[in-house]
Amino acid sequence: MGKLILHGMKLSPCVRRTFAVAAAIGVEMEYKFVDLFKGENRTPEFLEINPVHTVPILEDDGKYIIESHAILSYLVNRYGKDDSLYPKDPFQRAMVDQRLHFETGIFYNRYGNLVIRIYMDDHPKFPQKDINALYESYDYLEKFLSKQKYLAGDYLTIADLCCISSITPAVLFANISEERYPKISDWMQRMSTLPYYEETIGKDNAEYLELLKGILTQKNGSSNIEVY
Ligand SMILES: N[C@@H](CCC(=O)N[C@@H](CS)C(=O)NCC(=O)O)C(=O)O
Repeated sequence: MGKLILHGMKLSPCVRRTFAVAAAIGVEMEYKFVDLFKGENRTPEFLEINPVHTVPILEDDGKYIIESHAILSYLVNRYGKDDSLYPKDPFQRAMVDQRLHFETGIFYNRYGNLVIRIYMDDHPKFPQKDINALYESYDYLEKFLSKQKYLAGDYLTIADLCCISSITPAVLFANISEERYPKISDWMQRMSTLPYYEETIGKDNAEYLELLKGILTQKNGSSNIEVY
């Protein structure tokens, strides 16, 4: 096995999920820090590897894989001791793939529409309709979990490790209460007991939330989410 290098910033939810999956399959990845705030993802060298200028990028023996969802499935396909996190059975795999596409196409989009305002706007305020859209995506997740323990069935898969990384910061905009979302709450609680959770997801998510609140305080004088 060659050296695996993960290029990224652990403050990014998409980066955190790659470390969670690597830990789940017991694979070491070297962390090569890319400072997005300094534009290190826009250098000619970086753009040569990833024209879309996003992190994470996985480097494996001189080959590069961009897009976290592709990285998660690659890690399990290439280095997993078994296929439990990304089943080879076509139906089970389709279940996992659906959740991964849900995360990238629906959930992360809705969360991203909100979080981008913190970075880009002089006085970030958040449209009620965008907050509602995030709640609606929680409704979908609650439904996914209504008859099974994990997002793609009764076993943990990369879909869970993917989604937990973006749901944990999304709570800044839309709270997940036990009353309204009992299944998501229970799932999040179980995810937080994974032995590698704190190191790969929890710790950096807490730091990320503090960073976002700090920017809000700097720009708005308060870390409250102002809705219009
Ligand atoms: N769908 C992509 C999204 C990656 C993404 O948006 N990464 C953000 C950080 S969370 C980024 O690199 N943003 C910098 C940019 O777009 O210039 C993935 O899952 O890898």
